[in-house]
Amino acid sequence: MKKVAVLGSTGSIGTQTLDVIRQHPEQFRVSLLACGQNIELVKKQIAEFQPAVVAIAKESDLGKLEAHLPTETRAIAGESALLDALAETEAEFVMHAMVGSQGLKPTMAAIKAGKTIGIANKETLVTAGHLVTAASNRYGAQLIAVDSEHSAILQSMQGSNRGDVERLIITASGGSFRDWSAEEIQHAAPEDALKHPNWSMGQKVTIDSATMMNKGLEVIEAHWLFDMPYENIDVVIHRESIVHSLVEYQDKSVIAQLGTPDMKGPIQYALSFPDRLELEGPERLNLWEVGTLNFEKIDPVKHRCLLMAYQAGEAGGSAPTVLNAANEVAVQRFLEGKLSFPGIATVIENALAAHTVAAAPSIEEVLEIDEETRKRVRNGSER
Ligand SMILES: NC(=O)C1=CN([C@@H]2O[C@H](COP(=O)(O)OP(=O)(O)OC[C@H]3O[C@@H](n4cnc5c(N)ncnc54)[C@H](OP(=O)(O)O)[C@@H]3O)[C@@H](O)[C@H]2O)C=CC1
Ligand SMILES: CC(=O)[C@@H](O)[C@H](O)COP(=O)(O)O
Ligand SMILES: [Mn+2]
Repeated sequence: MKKVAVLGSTGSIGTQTLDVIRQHPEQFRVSLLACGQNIELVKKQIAEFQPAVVAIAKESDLGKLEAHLPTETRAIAGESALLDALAETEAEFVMHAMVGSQGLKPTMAAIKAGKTIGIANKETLVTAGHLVTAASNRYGAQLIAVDSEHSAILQSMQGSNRGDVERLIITASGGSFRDWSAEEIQHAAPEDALKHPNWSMGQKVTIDSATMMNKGLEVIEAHWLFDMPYENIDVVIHRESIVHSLVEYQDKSVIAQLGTPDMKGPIQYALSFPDRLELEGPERLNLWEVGTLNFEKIDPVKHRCLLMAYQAGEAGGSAPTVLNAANEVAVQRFLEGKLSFPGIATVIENALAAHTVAAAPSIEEVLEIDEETRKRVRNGSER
């Protein structure tokens, strides 16, 4: 029986993680649930999974939970209580499905406690990949990819020597605006951007898909997870989201992982890694129904967020921290109707241009640069 902590239990990945756990009561038990502000949903999750600890973001919400706690469940609130709970929890596996670089401290706490971490929270690896990988080596904590592309890469590497890998090829759907003209995109509204062609996901990652920053974050995520130089990581547009990514070996053989677009597959693979279990939910892949799989080149003008991410990744140090923080605030401003869709890329470009890169920032420096960037971008004049 694997004991599991689910961070971000009320979100898209969090709820699907619980869907998977529900299918395998003999294999997994929930020890800790952590969420932000969706108290109504977490109440139902507590009743069903009876975790030892439930962690919520705000102390003022604790009162809403009290009457609904089973005797074996302790409720806590705030970031430092969550970090303490991660240090103490009996859970050996942490599914990290919080959104944004606010996930960094919980990642570090789970690493220091020697947990195995299913890392959906890609912003952690973008903002401080050098610190996260160094700490996971030091404390013997394993990071297992959950992001569909990185899960595909991990699956395509099984049974092969890492040293034989030549190139990673990450697929991108192209996002909500892949068939829109530059003129149409100028006036794109949040509700348009939130209509992803293939995946049902949280708001932030859906907007990132539309700007292609999601793919940029994923290139940096792949660099850290698989210790691969940026020049050996390619991105290809693949409209169907059936081929989830590919690995090329030195003998030019290419191994890919395919499936219908459903995150329950990668979530379960991370939970049961390296074993496989039966899974209900995703449609079986029928290639004769799919018919054709398309692959296209990246467009450097339309996909400028992706190019900025490559540049920030290559620059290293604090550049990806700035890229990520500027992106998070720009996406929020766009969702609030305070920034145009093309304005997201402009905001990030300006934030990177204004920043002098620190070569190997400490965790304190990363957090400070993240905060400074957020302040600058929140008060920015870009529209
Ligand atoms: N959704 C997907 O299919 C995929 C997502 N990812 C990545 O996974 C991560 C999660 O994405 P997704 O599930 O879509 O996001 P959602 O927005 O759906 O969920 C985010 C979760 O984080 C929780 N949260 C927010 N603030 C806090 C806090 N202070 N403390 C604890 N929990 C908090 C939210 O709680 P609440 O709602 O209660 O406020 C919610 O449970 C992201 O990094 C994303 O890029 C990667 C691949 C696919
Ligand atoms: C499901 C998942 O992993 C998302 O990160 C997905 O990659 C989004 O799709 P695109 O970024 O390819 O549009
Ligand atoms: Mn992905």
